[in-house]
Amino acid sequence: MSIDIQHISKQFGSFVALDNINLSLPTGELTALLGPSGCGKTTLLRIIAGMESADKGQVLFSGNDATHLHTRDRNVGFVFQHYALFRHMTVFENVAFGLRVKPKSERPSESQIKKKVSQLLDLVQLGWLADRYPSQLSGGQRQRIALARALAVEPKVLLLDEPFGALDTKVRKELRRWLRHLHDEMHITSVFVTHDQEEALEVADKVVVLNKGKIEQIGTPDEVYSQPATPFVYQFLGNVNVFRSRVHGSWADIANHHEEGDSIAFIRPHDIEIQREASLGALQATVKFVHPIGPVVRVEIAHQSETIDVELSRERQTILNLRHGEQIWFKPRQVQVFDSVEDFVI
Ligand SMILES: Nc1ncnc2c1ncn2[C@@H]1O[C@H](COP(=O)(O)OP(=O)(O)OP(=O)(O)O)[C@@H](O)[C@H]1O
Repeated sequence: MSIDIQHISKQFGSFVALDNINLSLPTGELTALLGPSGCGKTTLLRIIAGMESADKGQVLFSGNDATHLHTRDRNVGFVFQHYALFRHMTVFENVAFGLRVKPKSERPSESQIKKKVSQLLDLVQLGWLADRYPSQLSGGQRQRIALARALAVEPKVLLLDEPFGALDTKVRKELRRWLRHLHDEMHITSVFVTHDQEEALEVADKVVVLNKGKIEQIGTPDEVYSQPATPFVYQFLGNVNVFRSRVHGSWADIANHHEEGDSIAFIRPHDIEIQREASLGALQATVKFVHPIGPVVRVEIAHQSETIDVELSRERQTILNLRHGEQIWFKPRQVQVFDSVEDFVI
């Protein structure tokens, strides 16, 4: 089922939580709503679910106006950050719940319920936990069961609100990969709320970056990371060096930006090249710190009063052998220049 969000606005008192949001979510895609705390992600998800009403605008499901449809008639499944499993029910009964409460005419038979729940537990690879209670599961297992439960009623849309937010980093990483594989098998139109850029880039087909109730950019993970549309997106998606009010002449050439005026240049740490010799466009700097971190080496260099972060591969550092206090030359491989300096602070 496709979802179209048209001119959606929402205020809480005088506070504008969503400001004229327009978004098309094609059938079968996994979309991440990404943005800092308070940007309106959850409010938008709740409006899609029918748990919150918009002040203006429409929500269409497969082209049909669903703006005033009750949640229970929208055919959506939910998974939230805090496990919503029933404590007094076994895993099996939790997953079966949505099927058992269906109106009698639609309710599957006991043997059909049994078969369906077993299939879902196999899908989330937790069939062996069917007789346990939620308190006997790990956090990651509970979220997988919550997902199986959401899928039991065969929703046309799956809405996930920071589903792995309460879990530790390692389990989160495992679960998001697992969710991606599961989505590739099931192809349910899914919307995933997260404030974690790595999570959004790894899991989603499409990323919607929100800031202060507005959409900053919609694109594939590669597009939003490699071609950020605004300074905000650049800063929110990964580390970046910001050079204000001054764009070095040959850097402007690299950025393909020749306009005059107040500009800011954005350069990712891994897009800076360090050299031992001067060359066209390279600036001189002093090495301040060299920190090997896993497969990369983070280097801090100082140019005049600016500190610049650089990321090198271990191989490159083996060749350069940078040491504290040395003079080196640096230049960007890729620069993005924005004219407008307004509204760029997160
Ligand atoms: N029922 C409400 N009454 C008043 N203000 C609200 C209400 N719900 C949300 N807000 C405000 O609207 C803004 C957007 O909230 P929302 O929960 O959508 O943000 P979010 O991007 O999901 O943030 P987080 O990642 O922290 O959950 C916040 O400033 C929040 O305080």
